Amino acid sequence: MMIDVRHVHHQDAAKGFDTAALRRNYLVERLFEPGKVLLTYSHVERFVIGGATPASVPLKLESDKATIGSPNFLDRRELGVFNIGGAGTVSVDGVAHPLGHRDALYVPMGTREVVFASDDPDAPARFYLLSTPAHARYETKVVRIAEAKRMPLGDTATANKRTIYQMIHPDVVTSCQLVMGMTQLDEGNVWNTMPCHVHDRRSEVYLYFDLPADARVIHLMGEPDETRHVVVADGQAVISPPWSIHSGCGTRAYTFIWGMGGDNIDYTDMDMVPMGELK
Ligand SMILES: O=C[C@H](O)[C@@H](O)CC(=O)C(=O)O
Ligand SMILES: [Zn+2]
Repeated sequence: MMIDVRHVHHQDAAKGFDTAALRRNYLVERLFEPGKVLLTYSHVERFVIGGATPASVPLKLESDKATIGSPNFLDRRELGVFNIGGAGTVSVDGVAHPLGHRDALYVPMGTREVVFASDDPDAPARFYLLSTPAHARYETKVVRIAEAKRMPLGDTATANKRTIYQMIHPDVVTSCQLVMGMTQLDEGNVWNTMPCHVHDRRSEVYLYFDLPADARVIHLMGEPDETRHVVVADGQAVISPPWSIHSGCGTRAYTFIWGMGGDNIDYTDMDMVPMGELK
């Protein structure tokens, strides 16, 4: 299996990146292709960012000698799985977990086999994967979107009315360092995470979806006083290094999955950026 590898840059180096270099280093363009598991290994937080789109044949999560090194992918890692497509099943060491649209699954360290399947190849499941290194084995747990911890946020006056669903979160699931959830914008609202923030102690990945083919999200990254933008289409992810803001404005409403790893699992531990400091 081929894994696309991304390296780490100092913010002063990233400052000089043109559009192509920003995209090559921070945008994960290919995640969901029928019949494939596509993985990107980032040296930021040692995230593995992936998509599994099983068609008629189930797909197995394979390890990789050069990056993961262990015989099984999850020997020293934990994994979050979010289904953003049709109904499907994730089998964890032979135990099948059916996941509907927007349901999530936490898969612990020490799992030997993960297999992805779609109920209907004509309406395939699209499993978004985010994995971080782990030190302990906790319980496998399904988190249905209906069971998520909901946080309404924002306002139509500022075009950022949205609902945050905390799913792989200390109040819902025990994990080592992975914290994940979903944010859905209300119709007519376009801004996420503005006012924006940084958290040097954690890195983050955003996966944007629920966007029609002709819609885009203008994702903002960079240090608060040195911002850059990356234009993102449906089913693409952006890596946010520890020094970067992560915010976005869509050409219409959308949904995204945020996922973090790092030094703490405190969702509320953010350093808010005063508007006057943004450049
Ligand atoms: O550190 C937390 C993350 O950046 C996101 O959860 C923010 C977010 O979903 C939002 O404001 O819409
Ligand atoms: Zn954040």
